Amino acid sequence: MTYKIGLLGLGTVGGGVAQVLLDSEKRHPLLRWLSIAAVGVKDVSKPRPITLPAGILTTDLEAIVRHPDIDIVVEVLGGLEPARSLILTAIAQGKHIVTANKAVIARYGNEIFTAANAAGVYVMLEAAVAGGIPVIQPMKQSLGGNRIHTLTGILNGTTNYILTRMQQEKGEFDSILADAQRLGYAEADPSTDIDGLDAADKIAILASLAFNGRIKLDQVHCEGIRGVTAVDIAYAEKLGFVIKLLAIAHRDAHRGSDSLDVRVHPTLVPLDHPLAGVNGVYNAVLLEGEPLGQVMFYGPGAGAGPTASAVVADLINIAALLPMGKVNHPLLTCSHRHYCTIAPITQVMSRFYARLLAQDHPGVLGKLGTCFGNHGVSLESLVQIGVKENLAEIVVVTHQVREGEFRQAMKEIEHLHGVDHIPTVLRVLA
Ligand SMILES: NC(=O)C1=CN([C@@H]2O[C@H](COP(=O)(O)OP(=O)(O)OC[C@H]3O[C@@H](n4cnc5c(N)ncnc54)[C@H](OP(=O)(O)O)[C@@H]3O)[C@@H](O)[C@H]2O)C=CC1
Ligand SMILES: N[C@@H](CC=O)C(=O)O
Ligand code: NA
Repeated sequence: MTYKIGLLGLGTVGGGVAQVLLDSEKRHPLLRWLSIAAVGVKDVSKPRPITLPAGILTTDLEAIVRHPDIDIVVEVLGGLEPARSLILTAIAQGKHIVTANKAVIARYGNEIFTAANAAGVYVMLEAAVAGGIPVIQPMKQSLGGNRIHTLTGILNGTTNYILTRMQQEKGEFDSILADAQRLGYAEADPSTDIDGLDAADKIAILASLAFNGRIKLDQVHCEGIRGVTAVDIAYAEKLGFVIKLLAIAHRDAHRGSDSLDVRVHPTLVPLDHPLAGVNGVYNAVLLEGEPLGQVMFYGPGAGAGPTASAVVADLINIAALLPMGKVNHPLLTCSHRHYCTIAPITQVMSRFYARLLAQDHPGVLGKLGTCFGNHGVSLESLVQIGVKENLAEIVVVTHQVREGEFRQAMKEIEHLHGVDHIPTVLRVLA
């Protein structure tokens, strides 16, 4: 028995997938049921580090998704179009889908899963979030008995690689980013990684699974790492923190009803927190729920091999079910109908770190303390760290406060006599 795969894309991920499928010995026995029937690329004349069976490389991707012999389409093209249309056409033709494309799923998941459920096919996406780390299937299956309240992830390998190297080597942002691109971690447009959009897509997908509802991507608050400086990394370290780009989804019982906050932002993480030691291109997802407590998934979040591992796992899951014909297996399908309610960022409780530059005059620290107090912002520490160009450099760390109240205080402080400017405001993991 053989099931035929149409592979769309033979880049970093597609190349890795083909490598594993063409060398199935000593892997899962179900892999012997799978063979690559066609591979779609942009340019067939491009040199490839992999030797494919003759005649299967093509630029006609539409023909692959419509071919009657193909059972499963693996979409590893990236980008929104033609990926979305090809996935929808393949579904309409009764083909199962495996994709690594978080951008398409986070934006068009509603359309794609609705079409897949109607057609009785599966859309599998383990590779789309945290690359090689098994997190989608564990959330769908092994953790089903839990009521999850918080998901905290380092979900973007490129930014974690950049922040780790900035921390460890005091290196420059641009040259480290170029290394990440050369190593195949970064997206084609690096701003997708750097500005937090890739992590936002991924946390939207995870939040949807954790909280059983769809997430509107434009309600995910998203800040990237362009504003993180070596100065702040050094101060954070002195205060006992490391700076990470965190993706957080949280159900706050105190805020009432079923309101979630879903956000991506650079965050000061205490050095003894399990996510503080997640370095380089590694990703991690910390899940907290009842009755399990905490569980952390850790591993390689990007790169050819790890991502191929996740794609092939999905293929095995589908291959195991194919002999049963068209069934909507409840552990593999997505049946969410409603959209989750997402709280605006001003309602979210956080701790904050702020770095200010002010005139080095007596009374400035006192004025700052009073202003924070007037807005109900309780301070953990307020210290003058040094003097820079005749200005006092002051670092503030707050206790938990509603973001809207903190922002009001900062607006007033910005206009206080003696305050020059506020170069950095970051959140601190509670
Ligand atoms: N790289 C990584 O570590 C990870 C990537 N992903 C996701 O996997 C997907 C693929 O990423 P990656 O492998 O890095 O991307 P690459 O850019 O390395 O590869 C893309 C492949 O798709 C082909 N392709 C792209 N557009 C078209 C088109 N319009 N028509 C025909 N072929 C096309 C390219 O053809 P050609 O070779 O001829 O140029 C290439 O083979 C993305 O969705 C990405 O987000 C997920 C997890 C990790
Ligand atoms: N660009 C992404 C690749 C995987 O999704 C990352 O850096 O994590
Ligand atoms: Na994964």
